Amino acid sequence: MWERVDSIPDLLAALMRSRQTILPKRLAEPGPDAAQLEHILAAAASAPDHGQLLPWRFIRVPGEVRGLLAEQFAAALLARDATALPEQVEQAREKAFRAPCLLLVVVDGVRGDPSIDLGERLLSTGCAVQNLLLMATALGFGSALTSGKALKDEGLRQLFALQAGEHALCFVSLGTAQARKSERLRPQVADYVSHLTAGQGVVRGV
Ligand SMILES: Cc1cc2nc3c(=O)[nH]c(=O)nc-3n(C[C@H](O)[C@H](O)[C@H](O)COP(=O)(O)O)c2cc1C
Repeated sequence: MWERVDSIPDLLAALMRSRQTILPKRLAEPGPDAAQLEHILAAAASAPDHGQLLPWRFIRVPGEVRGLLAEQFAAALLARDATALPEQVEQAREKAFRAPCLLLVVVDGVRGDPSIDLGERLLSTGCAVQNLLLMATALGFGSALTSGKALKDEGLRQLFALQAGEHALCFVSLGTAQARKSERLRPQVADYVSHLTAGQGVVRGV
């Protein structure tokens, strides 16, 4: 999985490139043990955080309570679509049982300094999640982020005891990758960087 590298920048670049989404259905045991999970979660704390609001948190969903989440996924689907077929409801339920380690990512849009808006809080959350994913990758685990309409469901909010102003953003799944796709084509720097000029406005490229 690892290419040979001789410098810290190269090592970091290799680590970042080797992180790829492994769908939760392809994440099997073993997941991270307690010490590894602590290491992974601690990586989140290095995220930039304007005003040190700690606007994000993670809620772990241990294996023994996945059934509660499964029922909530099923209920959320039926609340959205009362005509959902039994197999669709079962599929919604089944999603709760994928991947050995499952975390819900929550952002708080209101706590602390109101001048630090939701966008800034979401950026901090994204940084925390990426740190976590990279540490999981460094430890040899596959990972995935998943979202979906159920995250906005009132029953799910209640299950996780979310406060007013908190948003459930996505789930993080961690486990041992059963299969990997080839590395996807990443965008080139010129695709996403431009620069300001004196006479021609903003021009593409570094
Ligand atoms: C907030 C967030 C939510 C995501 N939710 C899903 C999802 O529900 N299902 C899915 O297949 N991928 C989901 N993804 C993963 C992206 O599809 C994935 O990162 C993208 O395809 C790029 O692939 P890579 O992660 O291998 O680079 C999500 C990514 C983010 C950032």
